[in-house]
Amino acid sequence: MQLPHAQAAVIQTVSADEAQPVDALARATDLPVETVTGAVFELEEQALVAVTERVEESIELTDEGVAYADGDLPEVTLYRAALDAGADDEPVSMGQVIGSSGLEGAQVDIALSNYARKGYGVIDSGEITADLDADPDADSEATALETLAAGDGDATDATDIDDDTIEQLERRGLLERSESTVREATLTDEGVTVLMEGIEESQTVGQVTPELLTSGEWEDAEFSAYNVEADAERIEGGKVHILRQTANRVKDVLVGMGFQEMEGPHADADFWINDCLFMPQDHPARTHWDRFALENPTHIDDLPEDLVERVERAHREGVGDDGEGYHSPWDEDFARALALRGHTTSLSARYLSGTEIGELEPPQRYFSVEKVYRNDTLDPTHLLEFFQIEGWVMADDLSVRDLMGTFEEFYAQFGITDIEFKPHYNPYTEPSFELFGTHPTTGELVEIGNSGLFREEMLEPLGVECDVMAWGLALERLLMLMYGFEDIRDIHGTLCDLELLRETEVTY
Ligand SMILES: N[C@@H](Cc1ccccc1)C(=O)O
Repeated sequence: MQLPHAQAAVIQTVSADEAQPVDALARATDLPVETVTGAVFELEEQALVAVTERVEESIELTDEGVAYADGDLPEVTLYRAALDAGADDEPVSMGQVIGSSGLEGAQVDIALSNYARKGYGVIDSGEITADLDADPDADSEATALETLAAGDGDATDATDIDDDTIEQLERRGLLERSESTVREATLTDEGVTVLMEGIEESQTVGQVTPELLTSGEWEDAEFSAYNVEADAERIEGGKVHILRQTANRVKDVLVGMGFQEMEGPHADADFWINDCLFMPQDHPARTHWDRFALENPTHIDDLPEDLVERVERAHREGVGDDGEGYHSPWDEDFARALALRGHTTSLSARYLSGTEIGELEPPQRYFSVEKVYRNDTLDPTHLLEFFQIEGWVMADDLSVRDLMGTFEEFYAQFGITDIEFKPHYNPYTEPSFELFGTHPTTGELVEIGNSGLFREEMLEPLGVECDVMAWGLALERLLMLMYGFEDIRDIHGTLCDLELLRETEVTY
């Protein structure tokens, strides 16, 4: 019988008595696994081999896991140092024990967060105790690491280890579990017969090569059929980050709703970030605690003089016959100070003032999807920088219904149809609303934005005579609702979850 090269090699290697996995056949025939998989399937189709499949779980230690298997877990190192320092007798200063333990950097945090959990002792008010009854030699995580390090990465290595320990080690990033499909082939009776009758290699070609093309041999060559089910090497190619993908999608949606895009500086004068928004200069959000000030240069040079005057007057005296100002100091130098913008409402102020693209006549719709910077404390829902979806609509008569309707239309494009509104306060909008959405897995309400109708005190100095409704929505929070992750750091920064980023399905 004539068979192409790979099939001929496989049929001559495969055994009738013992099922052999594809990768063993690949080694024995010196062919790539993908090629052997393809050949095995083709032989199966001709009933010359039988193929069975099973899912195999494998457990592999990470580099950190290997390091602890060779040495000690950080909490064990800490426990030994605490014993040496006499912490079994009375509490000893943490600084002293950490110093003598030799633990450094992230290891210290790891040791501390596992120490009490595993009953090695107590850490309280900067002091540490060691429990004499604790036994590092019986530490189930340490023993599991040793067992796994000694094995060959097969899940059967883990049969004696309890599930909780495996899960804990996985959570600590010390091991990785994965599943793969193992295919095994056996020669059938028919295969044996064919083999006995003799195999000849036919000249089918699996892949077009430059040589085949230049020599013209491709014209007469017989090509083997594609097998789309063959196992292939997994390629983790680069792709657009889901945050960027969603930002682009948001832009498309807003353009589709008739909006135009605003552009402007990331570092801007407080004048545009705050003063134009009728934010009093003594507002708590304007202290150095909340803003990232620029050191060089510290101040902006040019501001439109007449606008500065009108904004100052609104702050001091208010707007309209019965308007009230803040009766607090207003200083132009303070307004000229440069900082990273804490919101992109600075862009809205620039555009509404007429200084960017000239005076605007209603109706107008503008947006931006840009970074903003805040000196917040990092936690699962807060980052120091995030993307804000800024937007505003200028028209002669606007109401809260228009605002809510716009959000409902916008979020519906992302499959979010249950947004809720809560009355809120901003110095520059009246009325104001916060927006909430429901997290798809935890069911918790997540704040997703802030909005309102700009006040007279903001619009009059800017020279706007009609209504303007506006908002700032958090792009990262929209992503949380769309993809269901719970910690914003899963998609950003050094702790990000690469698996999530690789595997998140793109829905558009
Ligand atoms: N600047 C607000 C968002 C907002 C913009 C415009 C109007 C109302 C609210 C924020 O950052 O939270």
